Amino acid sequence: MESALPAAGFLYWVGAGTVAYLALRISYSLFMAFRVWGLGHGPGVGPELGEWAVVTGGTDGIGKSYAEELAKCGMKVVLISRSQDKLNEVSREIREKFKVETKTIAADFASEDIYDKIKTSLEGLKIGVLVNNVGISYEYPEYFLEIPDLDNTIKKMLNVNILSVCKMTHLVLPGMVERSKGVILNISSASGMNPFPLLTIYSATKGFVDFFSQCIHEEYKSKGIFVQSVLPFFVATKMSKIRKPSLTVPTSEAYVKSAMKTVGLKTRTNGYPIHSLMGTIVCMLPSSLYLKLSMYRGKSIRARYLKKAKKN
Ligand SMILES: CCCCCCCCCCCCCCCC(=O)CC(=O)SCCNC(=O)CCNC(=O)[C@H](O)C(C)(C)COP(=O)(O)OP(=O)(O)OC[C@H]1O[C@@H](n2cnc3c(N)ncnc32)[C@H](O)[C@@H]1OP(=O)(O)O
Ligand SMILES: NC(=O)C1=CN([C@@H]2O[C@H](COP(=O)(O)OP(=O)(O)OC[C@H]3O[C@@H](n4cnc5c(N)ncnc54)[C@H](OP(=O)(O)O)[C@@H]3O)[C@@H](O)[C@H]2O)C=CC1
Repeated sequence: MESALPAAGFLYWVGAGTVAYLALRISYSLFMAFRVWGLGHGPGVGPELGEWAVVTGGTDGIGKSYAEELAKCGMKVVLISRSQDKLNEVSREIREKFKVETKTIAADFASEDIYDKIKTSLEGLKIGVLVNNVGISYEYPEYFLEIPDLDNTIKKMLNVNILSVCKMTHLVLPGMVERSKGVILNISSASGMNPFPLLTIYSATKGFVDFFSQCIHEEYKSKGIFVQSVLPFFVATKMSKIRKPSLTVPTSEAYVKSAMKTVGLKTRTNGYPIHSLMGTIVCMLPSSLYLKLSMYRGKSIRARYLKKAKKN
């Protein structure tokens, strides 16, 4: 009986410490959310950083919305994606709506031999903002060995999601460092914060983007460079295939408007208030429970997809 008392005291302090730690974390997150989204803050970007912004995958979804928001801030915009027709259409829209100059570069980030062409096209431009947005995912969640055309998928996903971020940073960062200013926004994913089984390669590439961003920020912040890792949950775009926006699934326009408010304030962000709340909850779960839940979620999406595919 007597020996149980010290153990009870110990457990009391462990419990109290845990509650205090969680309360502090939640309060800090709420305070930061209020500071960023409640108090408001200038865009943190503009032509004073360098008159041009470069957006990879800038003709649709999140990339297109970044291109528009940056043009709204008065920046000239370079769009890079595969289809010249889409590039022409989106750059015309941006020129007419925001009265800024635009440039387009048609390139497929699945290939490794595009960077000389991109380098030549960017020569002489003062680039203030780089948005490493281009990314591809799975058609549906799948076990690693069952992924259709696995070898090709591995190569393509690594080239588009990882190599593009490294190579574009290599092309643009030296100019930023020389001028002692610049912002790089790297679009990772909530599935890069925590592993998401059945989207294994995608999730791992996004983890790379998150680590890369944090490291480059730390290396170059003293040179006037701000690097941000953006970690969205679902956004209604062609990639997510979610057509109807909802409370937790914003349109790309709403998402990017919100994420832009965090530039200069947060080096890692879920970008959107509800997504930040989801991120905070997910990060507080024990990792074994999180993995069970995400595997369960992935399996149910996979089953639904395969059932639908069998019917058609
Ligand atoms: C709050 C804390 C709770 C803790 C619990 C933890 C659980 C673990 C959660 C882990 C979170 C990790 C989140 C990962 C986020 C993420 O990956 C972000 C990205 O990077 S998205 C891009 C990469 N991801 C993918 O590619 C995922 C693979 N994609 C898919 O699996 C599918 O595209 C899809 C499931 C999103 C859609 O599937 P499908 O095409 O088969 O469509 P459907 O099933 O027929 O959909 C019917 C209907 O419903 C809409 N819909 C589907 N999912 C959602 C959703 N999550 N929210 C809102 N609406 C959804 C879909 O649009 C269809 O509607 P229609 O109008 O009929 O088109
Ligand atoms: N949507 C979501 O729910 C989430 C998305 N993300 C991330 O956000 C980023 C943007 O996603 P999202 O807006 O949904 O994507 P979309 O599919 O809506 O848009 C993709 C853009 O990239 C271009 N693109 C695609 N493949 C290539 C390629 N191989 N080479 C060059 N350009 C290419 C497309 O143009 P074109 O086809 O003409 O080449 C298009 O402009 C990605 O990195 C994604 O991982 C992260 C979390 C959630």
